[in-house]
Amino acid sequence: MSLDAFINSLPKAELHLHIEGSLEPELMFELARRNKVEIPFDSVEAVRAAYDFSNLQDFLDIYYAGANVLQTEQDFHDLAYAYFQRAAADRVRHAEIFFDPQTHTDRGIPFQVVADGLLSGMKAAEADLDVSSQLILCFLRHLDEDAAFATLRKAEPWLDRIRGVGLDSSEVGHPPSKFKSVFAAAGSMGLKRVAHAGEEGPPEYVWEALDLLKIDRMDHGNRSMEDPKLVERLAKEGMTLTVCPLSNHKLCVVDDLKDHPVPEMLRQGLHVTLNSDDPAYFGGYVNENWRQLTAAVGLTREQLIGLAKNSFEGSFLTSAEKAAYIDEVEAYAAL
Ligand SMILES: Nc1ncnc2[nH]cnc12
Ligand SMILES: [Zn+2]
Repeated sequence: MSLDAFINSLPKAELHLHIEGSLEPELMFELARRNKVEIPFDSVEAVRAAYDFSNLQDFLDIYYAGANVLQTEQDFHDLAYAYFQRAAADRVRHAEIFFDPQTHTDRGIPFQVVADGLLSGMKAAEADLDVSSQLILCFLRHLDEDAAFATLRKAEPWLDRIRGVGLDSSEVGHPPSKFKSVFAAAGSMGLKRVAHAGEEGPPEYVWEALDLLKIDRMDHGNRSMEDPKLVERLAKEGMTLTVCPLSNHKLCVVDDLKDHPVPEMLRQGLHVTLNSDDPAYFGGYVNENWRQLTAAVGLTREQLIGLAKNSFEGSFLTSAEKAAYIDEVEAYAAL
């Protein structure tokens, strides 16, 4: 069996996926029509042509504009369900998905519309497609900590259905320290904590995410590789990194996929997982990330099996659930 074919059916989890980043141009047009929202593009092709980014901010400007078409609970349901159909086709068995409530509440969409729509899409996907999932609420780091606290308060009635909090949006100039208190509050409510760190920001931001935000998992983490003491700590603590190869290439975090740090991360004992980040914008869902990275850097079958196991180990599932999924990986690898 070719490595591509092996990847395609390998059971895996996806741990770094912004649901708003799975909005395909076709669905964007359909929702714009359904909700009578203007979008600054004439065609699906024109939207795709605009996806040429030089950095994270370039992308975020387009990504936040695209989210304007999302208006109703049904829209959020459809968005989530469409992602899970793609994920199931990539043999994703479990996904922990981010959402950015402030992107919606700040333009007048109630938190309830967003959360209930996503949760209903997740429930339908579990029933129809046999993909389990959990929801992670991300705070937008370009906004202030008071706004993050207000969002956490809005989320209170849903906290039994939200697994954790995250931190995303423009990294440089918005260090983790800005959100120390709200992450402490989220932790005391029993929520898991994750944060984007070291995507564009320096290793100091990764240290802050560990020491001040007390994260359970790290999103990206690429620039940790510049600091040997940090790498040693991440390896010793068994910290899972949710790495996103095509995102890194599209946002110029790496110039060439051949130079991607995943092989070096694995050599240094880091718990790497491979994910798609914003697949509608970056040219591929999770298997495309696995395949293109494998072709570019030469990952072996054994490494791919390890990455699949890492994806379940690094999830927020129970130990029994993790073990059941890892058994699926082993059964598949033994075929
Ligand atoms: N790659 C990324 N980095 C930071 N914020 C994001 N929001 C959506 N995708 C993101
Ligand atoms: Zn991300």
